[in-house]
Amino acid sequence: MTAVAKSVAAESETPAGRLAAVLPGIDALVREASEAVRARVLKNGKIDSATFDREQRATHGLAWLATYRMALRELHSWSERLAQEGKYGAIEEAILRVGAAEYVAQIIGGIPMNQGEIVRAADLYLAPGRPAELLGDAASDLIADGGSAEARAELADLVRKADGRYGFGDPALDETLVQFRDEMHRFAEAEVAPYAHAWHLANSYIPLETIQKMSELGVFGLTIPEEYGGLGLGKEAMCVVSEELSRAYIGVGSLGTRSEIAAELIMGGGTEEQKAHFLPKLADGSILPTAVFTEPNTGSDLASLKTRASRDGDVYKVNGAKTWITHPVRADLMTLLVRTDPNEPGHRGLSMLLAEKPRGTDGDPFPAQGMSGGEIEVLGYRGMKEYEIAFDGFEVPAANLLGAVEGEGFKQLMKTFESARIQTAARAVGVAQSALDIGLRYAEERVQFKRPIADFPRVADKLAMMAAEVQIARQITYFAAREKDKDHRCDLEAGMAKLLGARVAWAAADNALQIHGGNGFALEYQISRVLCDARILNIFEGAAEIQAQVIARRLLEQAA
Ligand SMILES: Cc1cc2nc3c(=O)[nH]c(=O)nc-3n(C[C@H](O)[C@H](O)[C@H](O)COP(=O)(O)OP(=O)(O)OC[C@H]3O[C@@H](n4cnc5c(N)ncnc54)[C@H](O)[C@@H]3O)c2cc1C
Repeated sequence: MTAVAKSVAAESETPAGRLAAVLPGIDALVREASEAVRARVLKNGKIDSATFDREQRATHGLAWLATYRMALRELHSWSERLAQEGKYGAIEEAILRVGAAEYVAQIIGGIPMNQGEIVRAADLYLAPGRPAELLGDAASDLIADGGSAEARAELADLVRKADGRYGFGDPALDETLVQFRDEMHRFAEAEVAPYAHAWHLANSYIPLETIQKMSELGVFGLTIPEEYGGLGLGKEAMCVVSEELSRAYIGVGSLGTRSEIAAELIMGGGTEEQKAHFLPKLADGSILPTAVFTEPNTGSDLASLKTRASRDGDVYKVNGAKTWITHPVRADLMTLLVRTDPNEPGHRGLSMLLAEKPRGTDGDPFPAQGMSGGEIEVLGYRGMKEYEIAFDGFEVPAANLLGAVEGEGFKQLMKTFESARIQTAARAVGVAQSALDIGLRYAEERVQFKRPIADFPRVADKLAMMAAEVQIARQITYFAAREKDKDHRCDLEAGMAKLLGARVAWAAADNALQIHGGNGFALEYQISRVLCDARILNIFEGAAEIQAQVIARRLLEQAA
């Protein structure tokens, strides 16, 4: 055997080598599935919307399949980057081994879009045995190795022995981001984690002092350019921060989301005056924003919203109803999506207002003329409070029309979707990591049949799979962020990261609660909060079905 042949053979005997050997087969499968699904939904070379909707099982299944491809590619690329830096150790290899085997096995046997909807080859208009055929022996070898009880036990064992302070497995961040993460971790451990559960149980606000400390750390100005008072960092930094904060409490990790959306809106669509006025105050946290888009009859189909803003001299008068608005009482600025042109029922009639408002209190939530509202009690995602809001002649100066141009509101908002989804994916990774942290701790402490329950394979397997999936979700989130930082179009990557991250967070929370047995059902235990918090991730920032719909359309358009 030549030296090259020997090294190829040796490489293919490692988990990373086995994964590399499967990737071309997955590419071929995605190609074939795309063609099969495309053949169903195209009419005269274009996507037929009615058929596209009718075929959601196939189109959304394709979106999930392509998401798995990206996940596996990124898992492999992560291992290569770590190996180059000499950081690819036993736990990283075990994560790749177990995670890759499970995801490839699901590609062959059925991908769970959620607990009840499994996408199989026939759903994609492929013969039932086709995925296995295309993935071939490489996949069988990978699954036989990483799908074994021994592989899962090894990973669980490594997780149990690891420090775990910064999660399990090196995330492959550069030095600056590592320092940033450590700083956020220290803050979150000291100022957030010890209090989060009490805030949740009391349905109380995250204290303003905590928000002030976040401002001092630069959390709100993270990605705002330095010329406007921010830190001018990239989206990967935003992910690291969002993840660490959400790991302590999703509410705290989500405070930054509103500032991120508002800043992106203003940076992308604002006039120079609007940028100069709002961005420095958003960056230093002196302005807290809230995103006001959803209406009682308009959620996913945002382009059809009805809240009306009519120009009257120097002001817009706003009339209509909004709902599900997070943190509006203590907010100073609403990014308010309204219809300025009633003759345009679709997205072209929408505009974005930068509507300032006074801060309120629980007793007097909206001390502004023409604005009233009531709290919506929620399962989780507390700490900021959700409200429905009625506008009745509420006035916004015409100068606060974003970009000083009507009819652009929906497009301006769409430009922020990539960042918002990446940030939400990072929140999901943080929540999933916290479920693993809490589940692991309990599994070590709880003794049944004279042993810590972590000793039993059905408990250890849950921990192993959580560790693998959290890392997979983290890696595709960072990948989407890096693409954004390179100024590449990344709506697909961002959507996929959010889609997978939300499912992973929910599965991790559910499994960590299961590890708690009856105690998991007690409000007193943290995992009960994490379960409720995890549930929201599949609903907002594009519900899972909408995310899959958007990804599928892009994939099929690309292929068309
Ligand atoms: C805790 C919380 C906080 C929120 N914060 C904010 C906020 O700060 N600002 C704001 O503006 N909004 C906020 N929202 C609203 C959120 O963005 C919406 O709930 C979300 O967009 C979904 O809209 P909807 O609830 O009206 O559901 P609907 O659009 O009615 O959807 C209901 C279900 O039908 C599915 N569905 C809908 N259309 C399709 C389709 N074409 N194909 C397949 N399935 C479909 C959805 O995926 C979903 O499962 C928040 C919501 C919650 C619960």
